[in-house]
Amino acid sequence: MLLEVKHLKKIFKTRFSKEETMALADIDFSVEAGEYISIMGESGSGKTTLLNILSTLEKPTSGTVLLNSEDITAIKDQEVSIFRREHLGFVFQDFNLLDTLSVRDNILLPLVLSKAELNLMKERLKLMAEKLHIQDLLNKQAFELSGGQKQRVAVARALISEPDLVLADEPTAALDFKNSEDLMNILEDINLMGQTIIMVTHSSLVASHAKRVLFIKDGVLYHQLYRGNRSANEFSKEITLSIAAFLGGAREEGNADF
Ligand SMILES: Nc1ncnc2c1ncn2[C@@H]1O[C@H](COP(=O)(O)OP(=O)(O)OP(=O)(O)O)[C@@H](O)[C@H]1O
Repeated sequence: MLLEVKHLKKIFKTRFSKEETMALADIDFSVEAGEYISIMGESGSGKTTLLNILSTLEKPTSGTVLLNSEDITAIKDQEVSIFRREHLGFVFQDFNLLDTLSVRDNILLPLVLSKAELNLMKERLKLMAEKLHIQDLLNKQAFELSGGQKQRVAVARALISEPDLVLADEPTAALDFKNSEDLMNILEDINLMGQTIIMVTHSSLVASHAKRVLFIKDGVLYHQLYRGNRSANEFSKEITLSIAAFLGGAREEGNADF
């Protein structure tokens, strides 16, 4: 098993008051290598907190997260950024590119920080540029790109270190419909090539490109759906129905998003 999340709990305490927020109550799930998982849930249900713990950005109050059998919640603070660089890839909703660097340097950044060999960098860059159809953009500055182009560059940067797991937080939130669809097709292709992906999204259309959808509410996983052999379009209908049923049947038609 690539990832095992066991009895994860996160309580936020405010420093100056006694108020506590239970962001995650008891989360359990496992992910096999090669899976593509969407996490859906209403605002405030705990999605970002879960993703932050998987990202080693946040420590849980209790529970464990095993990545390849290593408990990543126990990694020492001074080792956590190296761990992240070597094992995880990140895609954010606002791309997080460095505007003053070229596309090439943005993509290579994780390898530069790991002091990788020049030949390896060249080889991987070529591969990523081909995979994401951005060969013609490599010499541009990041600020010169459109949103869709920026996100493809961000995906190349996330993949260049060949991470065990890619974590994506609302990767289509800043994109229009066409660019969202393009990005979803790219992520689906990348998953088919073997990359494990966990993505948080509000949109059933976006979620439908994954192989499995986990639904979170009040800090627990209450439901999951498998795509099986269905097209993304067919799967999105079932996701929509699940959300509508859960919301009390208030939204019967259309793209019921959280
Ligand atoms: N740093 C923090 N300090 C205190 N409470 C927090 C903190 N971060 C999150 N919370 C609380 O934990 C709960 C879960 O928040 P979280 O951001 O994980 O939800 P979410 O599902 O990602 O929401 P959204 O879809 O709006 O981003 C919320 O009640 C939130 O207010």
